Amino acid sequence: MNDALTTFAPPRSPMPTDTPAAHIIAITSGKGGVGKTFVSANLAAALTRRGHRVLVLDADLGLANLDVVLNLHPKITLHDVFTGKAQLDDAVIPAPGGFSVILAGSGMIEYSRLTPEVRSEFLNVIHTLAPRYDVVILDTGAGISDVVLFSISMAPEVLIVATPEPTSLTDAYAAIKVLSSQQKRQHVRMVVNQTARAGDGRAITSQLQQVLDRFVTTESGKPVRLIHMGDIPADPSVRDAVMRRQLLLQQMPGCPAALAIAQLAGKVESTLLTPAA
Ligand SMILES: Nc1ncnc2c1ncn2[C@@H]1O[C@H](COP(=O)(O)OP(=O)(O)OP(=O)(O)O)[C@@H](O)[C@H]1O
Repeated sequence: MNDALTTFAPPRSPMPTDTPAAHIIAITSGKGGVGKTFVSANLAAALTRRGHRVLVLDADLGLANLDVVLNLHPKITLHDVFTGKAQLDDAVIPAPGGFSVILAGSGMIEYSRLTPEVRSEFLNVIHTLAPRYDVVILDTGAGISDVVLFSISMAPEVLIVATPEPTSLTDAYAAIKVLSSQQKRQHVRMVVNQTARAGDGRAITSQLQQVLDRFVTTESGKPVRLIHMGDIPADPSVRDAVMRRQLLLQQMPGCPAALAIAQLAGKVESTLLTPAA
């Protein structure tokens, strides 16, 4: 097994492996409800359109809702795999955007704490599936609980979703601080969702960077680096798509938020999926 997957600290990026590993990206947030699942599902669809093999795993183990957003009714979830009731391959199902998903259960108190069993089952799932895809997106829960931090730790790259609201930014700061101190992250990628004006997200990322520069240093003594990956405007079409349980990229491909997601996919492709010359 890949050593990087056996420890709590994240592997260095790119992930060291003896097989052609997927680029594993954890999509997370400090505060809940900021758009992680919306970004995960639509980014997966946009990367699929660009020709990548994509898997999205609902890593919000106790409060999953990727199935709701994608209008899927899974017979088998990660819970069934973890408890030995189903085979891993049977839990991987096609999603509307042409990518694959593994869904998790909802309302499961047992996943509010990280047990050694969950930890080892989770690692096993990622280690088995990662080599089969170009990209694996982990749609994590919000916050800094053990389970959330553990699911993030399996990904060489972390994409934090935040909105411009002060509460969201305060919680994003807290999450980045923990990722820097506990997982020794040197950089974290950021998407600002629900922006009001063009350029707001970049300005917000740079303000947050200034606060991090003052108060958070990495093990190497350098400040943790925030990499701005894009802005997604507040757009009423997002809510419409969620209410209809459809992917925004399929329902309204020309709306501002869908165009921003397509741009984000281009940036993910050029920065994370294209080997350096
Ligand atoms: N760009 C946007 N414009 C308008 N509304 C948005 C946008 N992004 C997200 N939303 C709204 O925010 C809601 C919450 O999004 P989502 O479920 O993806 O958040 P989440 O971070 O995954 O939540 P949780 O922390 O509960 O898992 C969506 O249902 C949608 O109505």
